Amino acid sequence: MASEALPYLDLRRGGSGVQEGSEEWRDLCLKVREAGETHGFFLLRCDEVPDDLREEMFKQIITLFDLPLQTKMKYKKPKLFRSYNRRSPITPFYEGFGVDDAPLNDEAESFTNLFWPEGNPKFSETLKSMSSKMLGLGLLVLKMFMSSYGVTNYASEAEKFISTSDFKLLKYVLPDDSSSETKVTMISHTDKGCISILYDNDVQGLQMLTRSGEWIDIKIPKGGFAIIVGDVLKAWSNGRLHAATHRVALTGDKLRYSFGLFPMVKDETEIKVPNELVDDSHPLRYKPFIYKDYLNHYIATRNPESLDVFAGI
Ligand SMILES: O=C(O)CCC(=O)C(=O)O
Ligand SMILES: [Fe+2]
Repeated sequence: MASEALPYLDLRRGGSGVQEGSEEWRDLCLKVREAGETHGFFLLRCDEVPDDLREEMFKQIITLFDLPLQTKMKYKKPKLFRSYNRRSPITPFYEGFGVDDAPLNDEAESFTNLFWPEGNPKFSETLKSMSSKMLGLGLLVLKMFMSSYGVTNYASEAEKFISTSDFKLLKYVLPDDSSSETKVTMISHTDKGCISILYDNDVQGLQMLTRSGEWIDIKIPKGGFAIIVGDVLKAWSNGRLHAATHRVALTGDKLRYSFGLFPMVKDETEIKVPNELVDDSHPLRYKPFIYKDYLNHYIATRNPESLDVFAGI
């Protein structure tokens, strides 16, 4: 399968937004659901995030990664996958940060002030503005998934799934001597949250594993985003949505920068399949579980099948 065969949804509406419940809305919901069930992955075009904000975000990301290692190492968080991840023997080809609740003023500012104690409004405003627009997009996509299954309280259910978020900033580097070789720079995985919204600086790297076992390159459209279904949404959907396995593999000497917004439920939230998704042809596949317990299980086992092992019936 070529990546061109992946669904590419156009949510551009000249800023007015598609009206919830309209025929067009229902049609889009079905397309989102079909993409989620078939591939667990789709690309979208939208007009929520202007090009100049995307460019500014990359400018700011580069400034951040260009700081001295000792400064970057100051970012330490108790939560998993948030602290500054330096390049090391375990992750030799990427470094990254995870910012909780970046759309909130205080969070964006305290992240920024750690690196620029005198303040850096351009950085914090760009971080806040980008992450809140992406969170809005996440809410829209989640509502579409949930309404497509006829879940009556889909709007409040979707809100619950974006009650917090992790905004990731990533930089990938290959060693100088490997310019003609392709190297896996982030190992294959499924995302553990509900959905992931990704964008990159147009340096090819993101790959998705198709259902038939083939790795395909994902080219994220300029002005668009890649959307990936994660384990929690798969469980919520009673296994009907597919959590797509993906990785990052690079060739050449160009630096790759990416950023992603990972909306998620709070740690203590119970993930439970809604009644609307269970019937004779779709018997219950997952028992209810607490999100944090699932994460802990995954960390302890690192088993790619951990969702089924932990919560499968
Ligand atoms: O850098 C990318 O494009 C992918 C990042 C990713 O898969 C992740 O952070 O989970
Ligand atoms: Fe991922």
